[in-house]
Amino acid sequence: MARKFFVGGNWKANGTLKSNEELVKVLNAAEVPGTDVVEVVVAPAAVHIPAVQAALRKDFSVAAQNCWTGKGGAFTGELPAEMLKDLGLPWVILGHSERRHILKESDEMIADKVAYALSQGLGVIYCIGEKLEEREAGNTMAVNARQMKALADKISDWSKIVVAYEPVWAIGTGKVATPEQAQEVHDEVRKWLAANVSPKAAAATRIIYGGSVTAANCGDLATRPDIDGFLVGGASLKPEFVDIIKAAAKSS
Ligand SMILES: O=C(CO)COP(=O)(O)O
Repeated sequence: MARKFFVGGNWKANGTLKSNEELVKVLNAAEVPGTDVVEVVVAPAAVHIPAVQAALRKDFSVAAQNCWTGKGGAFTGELPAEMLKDLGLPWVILGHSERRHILKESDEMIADKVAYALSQGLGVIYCIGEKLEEREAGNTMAVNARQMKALADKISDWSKIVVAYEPVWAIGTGKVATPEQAQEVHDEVRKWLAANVSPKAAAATRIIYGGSVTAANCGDLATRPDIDGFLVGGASLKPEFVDIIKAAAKSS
């Protein structure tokens, strides 16, 4: 089954109104493959979402970087999915390693967030990934499977999920997974989906790679059969993000 290439730019807690305006100008002027070939999503900081939404070309979409576990109310500082829906956002990133490890979000809390976001009609970029010590201890797939299971325990419809495999040791470190390392985990995650959700979900779910993706290393990664796109941090703040979008043309 053909899976449309997906390229996300996670801007994290970066940017100003001015720098975002400059970046959006670059994106708007870029010649990239059409929406039949690649889906492009950028995730600015929450306060910048409306400005980016207004300025960004309409064939790219905007995502949030987080949302709350349930309905809004007395939850100071939180961002309920209804508000994202109200802005017309199609996507939210959940389970990012910075939220798992710095903000100490548990597997269960993240799964609750995903389930609620789906109930509000949002699509979810669900991030998983092992830490260096977990990889070195031979627990790579055990950790990724545990994070997949936490979600599978709470949702049944995977049609609006994109799984982002982001090994923690590769995020912001300049240490990208080799195409072989990434392909191996993507293949195992797909097999996990086939065995634990359904062969249909396994064939249709996009599994994208994140962690020190650049214009220089994305081409080879994109040729691997189970790598369906990228979630890009640092390089998504630079004009080279355009070259990463163009890697869609190399996807097999
Ligand atoms: O965390 C990431 C995307 O969500 C990856 O970040 P870097 O591309 O900066 O390593």
